[in-house]
Amino acid sequence: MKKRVGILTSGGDCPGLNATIRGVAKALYARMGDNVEIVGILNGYHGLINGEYREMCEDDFRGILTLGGTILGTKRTPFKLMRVVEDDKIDKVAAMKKTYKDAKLDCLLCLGGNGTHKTANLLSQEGLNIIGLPKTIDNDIYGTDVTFGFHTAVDIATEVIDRIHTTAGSHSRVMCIEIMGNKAGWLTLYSGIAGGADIILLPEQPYDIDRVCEAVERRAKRGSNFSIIAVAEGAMNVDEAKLKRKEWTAKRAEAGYTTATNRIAAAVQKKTGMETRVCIPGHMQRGGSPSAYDRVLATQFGSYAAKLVEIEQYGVTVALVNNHVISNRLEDIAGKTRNIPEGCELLTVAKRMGISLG
Ligand SMILES: Nc1ncnc2c1ncn2[C@@H]1O[C@H](COP(=O)(O)OP(=O)(O)O)[C@@H](O)[C@H]1O
Ligand SMILES: O=P(O)(O)OC[C@H]1O[C@](O)(COP(=O)(O)O)[C@@H](O)[C@@H]1O
Ligand SMILES: [Mg+2]
Repeated sequence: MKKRVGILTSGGDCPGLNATIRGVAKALYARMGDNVEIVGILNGYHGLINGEYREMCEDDFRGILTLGGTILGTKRTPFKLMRVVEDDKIDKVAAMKKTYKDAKLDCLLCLGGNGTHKTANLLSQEGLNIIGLPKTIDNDIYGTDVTFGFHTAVDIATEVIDRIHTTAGSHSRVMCIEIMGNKAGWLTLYSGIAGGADIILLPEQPYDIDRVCEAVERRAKRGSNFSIIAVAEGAMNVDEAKLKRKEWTAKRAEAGYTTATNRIAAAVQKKTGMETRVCIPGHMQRGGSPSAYDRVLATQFGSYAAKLVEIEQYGVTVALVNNHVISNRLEDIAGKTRNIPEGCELLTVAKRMGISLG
């Protein structure tokens, strides 16, 4: 029987989205031939709400393995309001169900992060046939050891740290590099270790600025004329950790900071007397071609999702656990974040290496 498969990409883009889309499509065509039709929903849930989609053909999926971004477009649609009818009077859940029906979909594949999986779960509970695929450079999706996009971002952030090293050494400076990751510090931890950062500050491990400065001074005493501090976007100090998110973000805004990085740089310069600079690679970490690792992972995940479509196993999301591709039930993973746990081996490695975690 013919199947119509919808695909959307939602949330922040990342390298490997197109490789995953290609993995799904090629495997579907290979397994089902003319018995499958693929519908591309444009710009994530925004397109699903507004009925923006297009019929895809085999040719659309050629030559996109190495392409960054997403050929379908993506968007962050205000989420907490998903079930709330706002001024535009659109019942978003009803609208999404209508598009699914109008496009005559048999199932819908949602490529995205934590937010995307919440709506994916919601749609599944509303009776749609949904399969999730875990994308994000943050690597913070519950139930999977890794997400596609993460390792490419690690490679990019590591190169940033490498390049900062040579200029830091030449100028005898402290360099603070802000690495993406608002809630989870995986990207900072991995690239910090890979790039040989001296101090790594993570959202999961609130820092004490005095300890950060002590680490810089300790290095200087032992003959290092520079220090590299890898700061996660979501890093916070011990005082902020005692407050609610809303409270400390307001306090920071008042002081003129959005992230902790500039504040750390200013304090380090003042307390240690060492010249300090900030580097923010920002969205570079999400751009460009996926690494070989992510191309393989994307192809594993995509082709597995195609198999799930064929056997009609819905209400699940694809995951990698102990090197095996599996599926988790959407309801078991939606609304959870995979943070760096207290006993994480890489934290122990960092400590053993004398890296300060602040
Ligand atoms: N709490 C939530 N409940 C329901 N849907 C959500 C929620 N958070 C996000 N979404 C939906 O998923 C989309 C992507 O979420 P976002 O957090 O921006 O990216 P990601 O999926 O990468 O985490 C949002 O635009 C919204 O449509
Ligand atoms: O591109 P935006 O909307 O500024 O978002 C930045 C955020 O998106 C990310 O790059 C990826 O997050 P998601 O995977 O949840 O979309 C975060 O690391 C970063 O905090
Ligand atoms: Mg998110």
